[in-house]
Amino acid sequence: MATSANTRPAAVARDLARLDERLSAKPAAHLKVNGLSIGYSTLRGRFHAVEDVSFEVRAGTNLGLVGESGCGKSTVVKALMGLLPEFTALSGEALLDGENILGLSDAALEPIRWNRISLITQSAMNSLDPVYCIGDQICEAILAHEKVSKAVAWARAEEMFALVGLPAERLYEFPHQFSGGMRQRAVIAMALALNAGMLLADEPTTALDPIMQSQIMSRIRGIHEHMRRSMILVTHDIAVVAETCEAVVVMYAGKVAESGPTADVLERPLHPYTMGLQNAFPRLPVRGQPRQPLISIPGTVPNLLLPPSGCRFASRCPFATDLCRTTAPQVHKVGEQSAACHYTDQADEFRAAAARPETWRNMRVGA
Ligand SMILES: Nc1ncnc2c1ncn2[C@@H]1O[C@H](COP(=O)(O)OP(=O)(O)OP(=O)(O)O)[C@@H](O)[C@H]1O
Repeated sequence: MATSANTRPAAVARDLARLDERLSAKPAAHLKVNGLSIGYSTLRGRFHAVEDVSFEVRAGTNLGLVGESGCGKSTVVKALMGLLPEFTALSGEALLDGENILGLSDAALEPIRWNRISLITQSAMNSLDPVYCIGDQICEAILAHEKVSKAVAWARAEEMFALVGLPAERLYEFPHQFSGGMRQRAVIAMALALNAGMLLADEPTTALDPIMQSQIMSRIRGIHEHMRRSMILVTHDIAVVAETCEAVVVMYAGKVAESGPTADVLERPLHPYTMGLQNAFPRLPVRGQPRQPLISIPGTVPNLLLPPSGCRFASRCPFATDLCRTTAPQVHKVGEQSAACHYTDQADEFRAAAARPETWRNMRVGA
């Protein structure tokens, strides 16, 4: 039967307290990604799913990675965890507390995964093994990194279950016995078990219904505030980033379109893609102001096997010129914000125009 704080043998309680103390003394991690490029090999040739991506996650802060499906967000996360398929071309560096973790072998990553950097995946079912009970899976991760008894690891797993709102008895169950929301909470418990300094949350709520989504997100936020870890949160949802992240990186077709402090990027976007993304998300109505219509960005992300020679967003951008169609933009810095657009100096006018549905409706995609 499950033990509880009251029924735990004294030796287990003592060793658990020592483990907890050791783990909570771990500092939050700092991550600096420089010039990350990732090329998948496919039957139709190699293509760059991620190109020259750079960003920094300051210790104890959250960074949101946003963009449409297929923009390369999960590929970045997989590269950081060393989970890319064989024969994937990789360049650049990812400095975790100053140490480059990009392209390390599984053996070299063993002391790092779960312990210094851990992952909450999109689909909990993929990260849980169907043939082991969930408690054993969490214990295995703990025992791989900490010299403690199985009883202490199990007690730590119970603590993590309590943190995500699951009863300790359910540690004995198998993944198929859990609902989708419970499985996702179990994966969060596992990702937190070693108090890794860097947490990667790859669309942690995508597979859940809207009520469960908001419950899980507020739980992640609560736990995160309590533990003060660093986090990269991958999501399509700008509203979640606004509530959760100090900084944001907007990706489009494998490249960084815009980045900077979340408040600045969302209040004064510099890149037309960010302006379009904002329009596509429902905002809470403000009393006395007209309800904002939802406007989708026409067209689709370009085929990266044959990327356009100019700006990758040009074919969907209502403000694109010949320069955009022929020449890839440099990154321009405005205060703490950066955007890869030729016309950051016209961002004020673009923002006003981008808020009008007809701007997007009347454009000819690919023109
Ligand atoms: N193993 C793979 N082999 C070949 N191409 C891949 C592989 N994994 C992803 N891709 C492709 O790489 C591109 C980026 O995919 P990725 O999953 O990183 O995007 P994403 O922004 O995370 O999308 P989503 O939000 O849907 O998860 C896509 O075109 C995708 O089809």
